[in-house]
Amino acid sequence: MSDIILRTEGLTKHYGGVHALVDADFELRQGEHVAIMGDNGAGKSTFVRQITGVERRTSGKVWFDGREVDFPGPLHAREAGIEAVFQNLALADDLDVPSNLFLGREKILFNLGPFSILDRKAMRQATEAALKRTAVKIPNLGNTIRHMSGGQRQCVAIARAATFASKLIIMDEPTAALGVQETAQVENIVRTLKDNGESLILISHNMRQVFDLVDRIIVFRRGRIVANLRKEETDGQDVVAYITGAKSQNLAAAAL
Ligand SMILES: Nc1ncnc2c1ncn2[C@@H]1O[C@H](COP(=O)(O)OP(=O)(O)OP(=O)(O)O)[C@@H](O)[C@H]1O
Repeated sequence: MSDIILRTEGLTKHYGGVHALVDADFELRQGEHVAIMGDNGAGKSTFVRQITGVERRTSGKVWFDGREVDFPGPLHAREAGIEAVFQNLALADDLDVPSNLFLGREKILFNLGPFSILDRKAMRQATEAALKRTAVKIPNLGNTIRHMSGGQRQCVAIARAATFASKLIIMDEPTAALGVQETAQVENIVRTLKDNGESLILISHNMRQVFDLVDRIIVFRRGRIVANLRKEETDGQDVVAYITGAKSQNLAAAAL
């Protein structure tokens, strides 16, 4: 059986005349952590949007968990086991942590006609278990998201992704807006995900973070994958050379 969880072949996205993503061949192994790097506008987020069903691709093929997929929307990708943590977090400000973790997937105690009574105790217990598993520390689960710091919000979003994504987590610059301590907390969660065998794609501009956390680095430039580098075979200077275009690989596929 193949241990490739995600594969793209010739993945391409045009916005009118803008060729945002061109012919991306990519593979991710089960349990592997891969970083996607590249300058602003290089096509990183576009790539992720085609995989997560946020947009429909122009051409190319995607396989996920052993079958060819073309998700019509983000919900379909989530149902298949892909969870994405984007910068603009989809959290509900006025709800507490368990309610956010189970947003759209609430545990129901019983239904009264059009009304449902939520099983708050079960949701709280499941939340505590999820946070423990992902090493997320949140002092008061009853606090509404509105009263939390940026770092705590990010942790809730990641814990939610890790709770429900059985197969692949994608993070798009998860620490871009965070302070030093909060960044360290998010990075610890990512390490725990690795220990738990979760597959991860991390978009990041932070070289230190990337070298700390991932196994492999993919570099995008002007919509194309220009490098596929195993961490131990490269360094920051080398990666920057690919990002700026000073260097390029002759890639048949950004494979393993
Ligand atoms: N909806 C859209 N309509 C038109 N052009 C778009 C659209 N979304 C992205 N683009 C263009 O596609 C290219 C790739 O953008 P993308 O957001 O994927 O880059 P990125 O590598 O994620 O950059 P950043 O690091 O700044 O987030 C850019 O030239 C961008 O302007």
